[in-house]
Amino acid sequence: MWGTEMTAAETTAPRTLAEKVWDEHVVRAGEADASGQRDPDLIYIDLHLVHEVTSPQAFEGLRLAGRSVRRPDLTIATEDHNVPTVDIDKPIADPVSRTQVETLRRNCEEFGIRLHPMGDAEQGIVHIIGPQLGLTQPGMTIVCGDSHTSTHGAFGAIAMGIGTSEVEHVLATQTLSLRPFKTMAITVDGELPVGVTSKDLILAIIAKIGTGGGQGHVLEYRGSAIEKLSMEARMTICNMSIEAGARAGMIAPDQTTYDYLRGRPHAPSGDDWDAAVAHWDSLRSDPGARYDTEVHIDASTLTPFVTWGTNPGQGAPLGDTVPDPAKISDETRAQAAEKALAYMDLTPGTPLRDVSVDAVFLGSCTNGRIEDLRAAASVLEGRRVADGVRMLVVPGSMRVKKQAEDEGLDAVFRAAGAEWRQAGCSMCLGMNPDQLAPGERCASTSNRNFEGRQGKGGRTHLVSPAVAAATAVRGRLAAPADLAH
Ligand SMILES: CC(C)[C@H](C(=O)O)[C@@H](O)C(=O)O
Ligand code: SF4
Repeated sequence: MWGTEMTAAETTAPRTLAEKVWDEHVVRAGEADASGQRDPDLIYIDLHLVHEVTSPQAFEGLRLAGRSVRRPDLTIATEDHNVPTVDIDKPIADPVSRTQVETLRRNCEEFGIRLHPMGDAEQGIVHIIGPQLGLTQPGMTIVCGDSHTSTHGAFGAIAMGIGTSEVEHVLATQTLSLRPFKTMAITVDGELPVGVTSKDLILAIIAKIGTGGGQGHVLEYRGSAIEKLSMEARMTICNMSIEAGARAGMIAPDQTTYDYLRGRPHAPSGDDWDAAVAHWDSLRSDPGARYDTEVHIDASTLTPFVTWGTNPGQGAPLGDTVPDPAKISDETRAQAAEKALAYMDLTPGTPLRDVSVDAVFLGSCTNGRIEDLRAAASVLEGRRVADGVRMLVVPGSMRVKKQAEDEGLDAVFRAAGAEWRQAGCSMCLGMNPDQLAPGERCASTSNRNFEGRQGKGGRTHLVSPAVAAATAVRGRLAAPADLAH
């Protein structure tokens, strides 16, 4: 059973992937009181990722208590949210952003934490650099003061976002007090049709289970369609688990995982590699393991998916029309849809393909990896971004940027009329200069379409990189198949 002290018989009971990883990290199991209510378990943390937004008070707390960082060697920091993506050799103009970044630099220096600052070859969005450096590995517990930490679950790790007081706790002790999560299996079988990507799949999953559907659960994505996905695609899916309200998302490690990790700077090597793989091979849900909730999806029924509303669950196939709130039977959902459509300035019944955009954003920890840039570049090659549309291409890390440039993708984007930027969170959220103007509409490969997310009054449609590129060319929401050859 999950997280409890086990008898010999119980250790052989079938367990899920999440339960196995959890059990391996219990420092002290919570004790049950007379009513059966259990205290939280104390869980060991293998990797702690840090960025400028959620760390200042945590470091301040350590300072006030006279504490040091327990395991600086398991802690790594990067600058991502507040950094500009042009003129990065100049001081940051915005005083709030500048203070955040300078504070992180001072804290990392004082507490002896490795930091990848703006311009560094390994700098980038926190959820892109962990996997890229081989720091993210199967079977680990990974935390960061950032909700999209769920990304790292694509490697078979328990990876979750934590609040700033928990950041302080992990800095000080390398542990966290946690109550076990519920488990949900999302089994995706069948073939994804051509042109349908992991982004479409996760948007469809969230539309199906709802933004609260995963609450209290760790989601395990499994099934033949998941097994066929690349690591990049798996990360896109796990990244958005949080948008379904889940605590974390996971995918069991397999050969695809090992091929991605092998040779990366922090991946084990030599005999250690073989020993690690032998262990990682055990990190699969046992046959007969029980989940609290089960969801099944047939991948072959999916099409490109876009959001029309102001939460990631308000999405529909690109071929649909803007929904009519009057036809939504659930009162709460109908009201939410009505409010969203007013904000989005959309009329029920309008074909989604008729919705025109002012901007296209390709990037973020959801879709700012090399495969995402390749997918978009293959659509933009030999084509032009539509007149009046601004397209921003922002690699998720400096390493992704370099790889893209080595492959000539930057030239494709520039020739098409898109802007090629430095690495960072950029237009995913309005914490840096890359923002929408009020009323502007954007097709964005990021993960949140909340009101004002990309700038005050901005309107966001979440899409895949392929749909983003086709939309840039057509000036209206589109899939590559809609473009004339
Ligand atoms: C700033 C940070 C705390 C936030 C998060 O936790 O996710 C951000 O990364 C986001 O995507 O909204
Ligand atoms: S890219 Fe967006 S979602 Fe990801 S960490 Fe940055 S702000 Fe959060």
